[in-house]
Amino acid sequence: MSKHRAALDALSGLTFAKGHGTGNDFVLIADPDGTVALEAEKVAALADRHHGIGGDGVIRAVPSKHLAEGQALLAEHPDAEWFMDYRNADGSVSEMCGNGVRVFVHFLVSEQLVPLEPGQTLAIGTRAGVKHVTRLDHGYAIDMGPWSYIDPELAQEAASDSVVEAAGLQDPRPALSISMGNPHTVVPVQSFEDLAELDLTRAPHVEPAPEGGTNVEFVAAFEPMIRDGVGRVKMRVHERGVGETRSCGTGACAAATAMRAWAGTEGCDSWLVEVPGGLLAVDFLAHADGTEHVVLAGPAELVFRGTLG
Ligand SMILES: N[C@@H](CCC[C@H](N)C(=O)O)C(=O)O
Repeated sequence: MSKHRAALDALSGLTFAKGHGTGNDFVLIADPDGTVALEAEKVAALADRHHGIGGDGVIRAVPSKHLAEGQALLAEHPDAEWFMDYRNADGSVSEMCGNGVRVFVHFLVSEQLVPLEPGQTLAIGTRAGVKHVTRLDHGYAIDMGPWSYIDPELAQEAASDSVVEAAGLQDPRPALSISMGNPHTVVPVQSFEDLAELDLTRAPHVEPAPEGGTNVEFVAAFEPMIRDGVGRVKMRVHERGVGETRSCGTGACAAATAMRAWAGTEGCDSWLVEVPGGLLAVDFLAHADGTEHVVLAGPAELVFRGTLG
């Protein structure tokens, strides 16, 4: 009997969909009545690639009114009716998932839980606050809200706040930690060859690491980095609570933010981030309140549906 049998048996009869955004894949569950309890063992069982369905994370679509975090958001944003309850593959909770948001909204639309035509925008609840998601002709764009340095004092002059060691990385490298609602540590490497040589089967070591752990993005620039006003980088990522993934949306936002700061290219507001699973677009928009919002755009696909049993 597999180690996850009991956890999967407890979910017998539950319907699910499997979806991905640039290869970052998720098990999606619709829970309109707020009755599905997702304990860590159940999430780990669903996400297990050999003994379960398999995925980098599990997403429960639940009306905001059924969660304490959701109710708190509804007071100010009554339109954020649906909440993305996101869990990493190991069962841990994360505040945010950029690829997950696109796949989550695509799931809501496909399940006919919300109507959303191309060009229309939907407010959704997340643990990192309300996000506005616009349906595009092909994919979705999310206003991720403002980015910030995790340690503004250490990151002074946008240089570095930590040092990262990883298997396959020749020397420890300086890195910069950025919050996109969830934590990221961005490590610049010299070339695409350096990127390819990394062994991310083991977690990189970040010193000092942000409290609660971090997602680590390794980034190399195309040559030239900026072409026709667009910044271009390649990225690999080791995600907190998961391992190496084919893509990370919030990681792409953090990577573009750090590269833009290091290169002193604040004028360059459009970036393309190539990840092993595809391409993500990251744009920076100045807001009247003085903050800078990050907009992430990319595809979302559902690939199959099933019933646990
Ligand atoms: N893949 C996601 C990020 C998922 C959460 C992350 N592992 C964390 O623990 O913060 C994305 O697309 O942003």
